Amino acid sequence: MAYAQLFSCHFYCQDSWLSSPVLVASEVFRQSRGSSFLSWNSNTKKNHRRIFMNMQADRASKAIHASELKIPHVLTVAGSDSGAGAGIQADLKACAARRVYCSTVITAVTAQNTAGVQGVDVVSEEFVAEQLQSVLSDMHVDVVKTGMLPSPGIVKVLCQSLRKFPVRALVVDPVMVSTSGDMLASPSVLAGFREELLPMADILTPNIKEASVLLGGVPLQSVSDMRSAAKLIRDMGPRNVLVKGGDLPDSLDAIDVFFDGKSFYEMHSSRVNTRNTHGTGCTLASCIAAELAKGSSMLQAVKVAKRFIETALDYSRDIVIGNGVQGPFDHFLALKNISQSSIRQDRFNSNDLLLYAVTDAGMNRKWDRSIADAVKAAIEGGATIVQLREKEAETGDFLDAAKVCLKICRSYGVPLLINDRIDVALACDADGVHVGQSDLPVSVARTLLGPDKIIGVSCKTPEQAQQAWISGADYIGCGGVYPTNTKENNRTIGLDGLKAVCLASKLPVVAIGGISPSNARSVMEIGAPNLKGVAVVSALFDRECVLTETRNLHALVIEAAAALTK
Ligand SMILES: Cc1ncc(COP(=O)(O)OP(=O)(O)O)c(N)n1
Ligand SMILES: Cc1nc(C(=O)O)sc1CCOP(=O)(O)O
Ligand SMILES: [Mg+2]
Repeated sequence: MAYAQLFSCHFYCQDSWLSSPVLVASEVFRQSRGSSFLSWNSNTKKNHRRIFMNMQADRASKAIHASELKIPHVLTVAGSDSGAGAGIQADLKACAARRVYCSTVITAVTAQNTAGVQGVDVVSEEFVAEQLQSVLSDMHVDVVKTGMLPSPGIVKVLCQSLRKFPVRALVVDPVMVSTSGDMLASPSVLAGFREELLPMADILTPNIKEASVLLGGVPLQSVSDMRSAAKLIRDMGPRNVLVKGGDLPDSLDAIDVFFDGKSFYEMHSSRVNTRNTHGTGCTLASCIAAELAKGSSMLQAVKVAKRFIETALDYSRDIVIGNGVQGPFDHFLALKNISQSSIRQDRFNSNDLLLYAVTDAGMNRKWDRSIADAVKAAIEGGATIVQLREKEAETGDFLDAAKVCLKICRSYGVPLLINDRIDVALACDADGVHVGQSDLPVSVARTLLGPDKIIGVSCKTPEQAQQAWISGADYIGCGGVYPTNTKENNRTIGLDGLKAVCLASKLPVVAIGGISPSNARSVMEIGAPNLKGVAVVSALFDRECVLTETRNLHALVIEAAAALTK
């Protein structure tokens, strides 16, 4: 109540915060006829105030509810894998990757790595029950997914909890044997599975070995065997069965058989040639649970989950984690493009601003060289950061050029930024962008690019410089320090303007506009510690030899920077 009243004043003062004016209006109407109104028995000020406060508190709490975002929620009941490839850890990653909230009830802790399972510590059934009670009594769980259920007692308390707190769907991955061949559930668990859990399941996802164990040891050697198994297993109670054929011998594709009681569906995906398959079973079941939690049909959930696994395995085919035979894969599809040379230690090092080369297509055309040759020559001459500023390029051409230049920059460890075009930066995974005051705002660029990319912003005034810091920019480009022919109608702010911008911000600053070997030293010597370098277009690229010009300017700015630190 104290919480609601605290908010009531706030919401009262700022009705614009309320997410639904219609709801608020109807709520006030309801309140005026409702319980608060009935308790009105005198005209005392005290009563009036109490009723008013109640109304406001109720309005506030209703408004909070109206603006609530309901996040699909999966609860996984499974074992922990210390190597984080499978189990609870895989379930968390799969749900996060599929944008679904995941809570966890841990049934066992395993000491596990890419070589196998070295130890298992089973959690007591009482403590599993306590975890289940904690989560299910408080959080709105849409779907429960089960993995390693190592004792019959744990199966029992799980079924009791599910009867007490029914959920929309139950996904059962009958984990019995790890992919490395280690037993993860005692044979006595099987009885509990058959008697209690399977009849409650909306889908059961055994692999070939597990399907065989469930059927008393019959071998499964073909898709036709998998169909028969799916039918027989469905007779044990689950409403749907997915028999996973990844281990089927002599098959080029990974074929799974889905049976919903009426129809069989053979689901084919290409077999990805990789050692990194540890945790695919847990991940598949979690993805199915996640899609069901979002409201998908069972068939659609299975299809999406299978496609997700195929893509994740493909993205992870070459990553190396651990020395064992079976490695984990990358649920976030983010590691594919990482090569040793592209793992930069710092997200942004302000010393990279020392000699900032900004490209210009017109100048390259005039001197008859490709953008790739221009960038390579600038880097070899000493450019410490490169910006592609291709004002007239078609989007596709810009992207192609960016990809080529990115390869060159990565091979030298020099960051590559894209001028204005966040879409192009995203598409080629450049190191960042440079935006101006009339481009997409820095805060929006940050949301789109994420925390790791470099974002620079142009500032001509101290106010803009202060805002740059607030918005989350990494550096400021400040100019035009001198008149320039490269950018039309550009306002010149001079060395004084540059100094005022530097003093107004904590951010590192790079000076731009009309800078050349003849004036670079004066720029560097303005006496602002956060002025980190010069950005140059024509003095590098509107010249016959980019390499020579960059070398000369580099020597000069290095000397000026060194003199300042003395
Ligand atoms: C390093 C650096 N500083 C300033 C600019 C200018 O950016 P902007 O104001 O967006 O103008 P355009 O370059 O887009 O014409 C820059 N590009 N780089
Ligand atoms: C792209 C750009 N931005 C500027 C600014 O003042 O923000 S001046 C400029 C052009 C700089 O080219 P050059 O080195 O050939 O003068
Ligand atoms: Mg711009």
